Amino acid sequence: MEINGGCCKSEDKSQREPRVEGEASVLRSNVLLDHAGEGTLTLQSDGLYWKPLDDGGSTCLGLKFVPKPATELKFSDIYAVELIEGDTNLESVHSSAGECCFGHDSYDYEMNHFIVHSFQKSKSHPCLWIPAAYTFGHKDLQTCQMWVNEINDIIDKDAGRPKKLLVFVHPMSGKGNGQRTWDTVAPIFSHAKINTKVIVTQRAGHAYDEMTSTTNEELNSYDGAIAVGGDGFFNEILNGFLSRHKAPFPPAPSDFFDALRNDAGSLVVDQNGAGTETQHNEERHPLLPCSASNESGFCRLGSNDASPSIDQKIEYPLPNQRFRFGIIPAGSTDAIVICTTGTRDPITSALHIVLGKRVRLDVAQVVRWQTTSTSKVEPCVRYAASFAGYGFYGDVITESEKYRWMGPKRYDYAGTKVFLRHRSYEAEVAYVEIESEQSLSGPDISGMFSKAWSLKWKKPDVCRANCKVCNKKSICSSIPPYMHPQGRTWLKSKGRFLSVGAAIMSNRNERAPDGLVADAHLSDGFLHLLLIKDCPHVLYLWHLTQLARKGGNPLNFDFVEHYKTPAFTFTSLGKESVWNLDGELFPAHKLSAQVFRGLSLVFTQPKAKVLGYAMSTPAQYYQSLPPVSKFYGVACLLTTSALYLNLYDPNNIALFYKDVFKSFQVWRLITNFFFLGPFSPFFAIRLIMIARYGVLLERGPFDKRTADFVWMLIFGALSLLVMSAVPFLWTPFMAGSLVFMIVYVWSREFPNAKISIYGLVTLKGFYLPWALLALDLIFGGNLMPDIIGMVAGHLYYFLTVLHPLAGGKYVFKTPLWVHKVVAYWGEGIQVNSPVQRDPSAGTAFKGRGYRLGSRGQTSRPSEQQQQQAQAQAPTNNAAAAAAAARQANSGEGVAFRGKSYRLS
Ligand SMILES: Nc1ncnc2c1ncn2[C@@H]1O[C@H](COP(=O)(O)OP(=O)(O)OP(=O)(O)O)[C@@H](O)[C@H]1O
Repeated sequence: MEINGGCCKSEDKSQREPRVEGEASVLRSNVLLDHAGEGTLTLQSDGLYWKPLDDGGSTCLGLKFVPKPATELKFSDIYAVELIEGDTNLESVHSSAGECCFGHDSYDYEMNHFIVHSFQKSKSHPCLWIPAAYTFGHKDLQTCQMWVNEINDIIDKDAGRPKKLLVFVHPMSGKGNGQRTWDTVAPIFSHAKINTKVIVTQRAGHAYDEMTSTTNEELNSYDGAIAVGGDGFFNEILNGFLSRHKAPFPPAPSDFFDALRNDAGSLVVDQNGAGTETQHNEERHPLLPCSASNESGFCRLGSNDASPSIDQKIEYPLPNQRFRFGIIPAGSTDAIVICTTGTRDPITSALHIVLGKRVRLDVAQVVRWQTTSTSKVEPCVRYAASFAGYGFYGDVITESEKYRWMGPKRYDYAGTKVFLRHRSYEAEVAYVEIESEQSLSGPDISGMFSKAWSLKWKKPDVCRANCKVCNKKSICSSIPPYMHPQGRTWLKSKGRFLSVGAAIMSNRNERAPDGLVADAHLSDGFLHLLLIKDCPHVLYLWHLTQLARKGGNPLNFDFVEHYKTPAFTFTSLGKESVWNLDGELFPAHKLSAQVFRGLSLVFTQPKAKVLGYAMSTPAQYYQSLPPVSKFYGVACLLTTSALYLNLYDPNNIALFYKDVFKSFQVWRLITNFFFLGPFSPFFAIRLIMIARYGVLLERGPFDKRTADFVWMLIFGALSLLVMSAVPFLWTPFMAGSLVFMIVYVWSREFPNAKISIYGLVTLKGFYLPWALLALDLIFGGNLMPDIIGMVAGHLYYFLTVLHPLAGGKYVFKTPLWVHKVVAYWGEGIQVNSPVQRDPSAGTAFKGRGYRLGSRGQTSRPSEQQQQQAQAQAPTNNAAAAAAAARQANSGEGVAFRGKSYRLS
């Protein structure tokens, strides 16, 4: 079908190809894509495909714009599409690239637009999803309307996407950001046309009460509940929902041990007494098949009325099986969000939710049988989604509650206090031993700690998207978890414990980058039981520092026992601590727990496999390097190699102003920037800095902005030359200063990146130049080159980012001649896209970040949010505003991030 209209220079063709049976018909139009130019947009069964019209590339003012290959937008990644009639106030719809290549004449008539809302994965952090809006222009309104209808029809048919959600907002969560976080992400929900009922909690327990008092009928009308808050808040909502879950309890510890006394065929093996005997005890009764066990009385253990006979097929239905949970992180730890999405970003979580991504999570049912040693039996059930811990973990939460005003820092303070107290607790723990799993770690080490953990250490099998372990079909969905089919027997451990913990997932968080148990899966049906026996203070500190380190091995100490189990029981035998369930306090003297595999369905997709940049061979690594850093690094290496071969005298390339001005040896102004000194540790460190921080900058904020990166280096070199004219600041070679400038700019662009200094201390990226400065001081290096490098870096960052963000003019544009040189050079790609929401995101088929809550929404963001975003980004810069809003809500306290450019 020909659709009339035409928007660009080329002949416009909008047509629909005949429908193939079972497939969506193919629709094709020539449209103008914002920031990219004219191309053909094709709608196919799985997504939109866009191909630039001019495959040979175009030339403008001598700049060659490299054509992008056809790129695609999958429907599963599109969450909204909207129609914009007329050319009204569209921010930069006609990008500089578009203007440059097509000229204003191309669209001297009113354009209509449709905006496709999707996301891009950040290049440097693929788990971070960035909203991207792709604005397509076409002269004909009907054509735009047709595209909108077609896309809407397809995404509406996706049954996995929520239509109606119950949203709980904890306004005081974390740093008190709950409401602000919701205001930031609410526009994503309105764009996706999701009907939300928002309840802002007034007190602790409010969300639980709301969930329990909501009728099943009303609950069925929702597709899920969203918690805008921390792990504790999510736990409250989950418990409200699961209060309807009628499942048999695991055995109570007393039932269990009473039965043991009555039954000589010991079901329980005392690890402390008969550790080796455990391996060969033929008397031990398997938990399943369990006719013998039934006779022994074991399967009756813990049989509250609901407890089933093993022969019966049992289901524990939830009122609404498809009801899902989502978390928009606004808490202090947000471990569940980090474990599921791989990042702690409210916008990423909101995108997961609106796109209906989903995964099942294990949930632990924790039953308290006695609150204190004297209290009566009172089965009280709670559920935990991430962690249940006693001793150190409970004491830290108890202590931290006193300092809630401190915000997330309270955990560090309380943790230090509790650590210094070093309390241990007498207790008895029994757990189901799993046939195929030997004790995962434990007392196999002679001496106080592992003598060769590197030998024993194997790469953890981390849970990721489409995890094979979690996707394995459950073989025990119809029996209580404590009767796990692979369960052989119950083992017992008794003694003084600093802590007893059960990790349901890895619990990765900012304090423990690999989590408590790196290879705990989201939905494998197991708890990771961690028993930390009493040990000297210093070893416990060692264990904790291993927890806090990426790649650490906190489990490989002989006082740490780690077991994978579907159930355990716990009895306190003396002075008591308190349990911590997902950060919520739960006092219990006697307790048992079992894990229900995949009991809750959450809106998320576990983190994708992150591909590092490590290449398999040096040649591949070299080829993968971005052009400018590669050139600079290689040039420095060659200069030093030539010196090593005595090919020149370094005095001939040093910066001596007298020779420059009197003898016109102008090359010295350039060559001094390529000499990092003779081969030495200093040289190696500076070269590594180029390979690391230069490359990260070029691949991240300067991705597809090769000319801007070159200009940054030229600017740095010029300002260093000016500074070194002052005799006090002069050094003969300023390559070291230039490298320091690169490090400084990196530290400003990645202020929250975690940096490990020689594996000893972990720092935020922001402090890296200062730490390197301190190291140079300690090693007796000359500090002046470092300091002037930092000054040059700050000057650049101030002029290009801070000043424009503060409302100042962006005068520091990369000159055209630099663009020309880069284009002539033919290396890299220069896109004249003035604004990037996240510069590290891809460019081909580039969408733009946008101000959340802008035109076309059904609900607008709060005034406060707008003012905030505007206050932080007063330029007409939507990307910077979105970045500012993200910053404001990430709880990471960074004033400025990303780049700001004036449009036009
Ligand atoms: N309006 C409210 N005022 C006070 N407390 C509340 C309110 N709403 C919820 N709560 C309670 O606050 C507790 C902690 O909430 P949340 O988990 O969101 O914050 P956090 O402890 O800072 O984060 P995290 O659990 O990630 O460390 C929850 O148990 C919840 O019951």
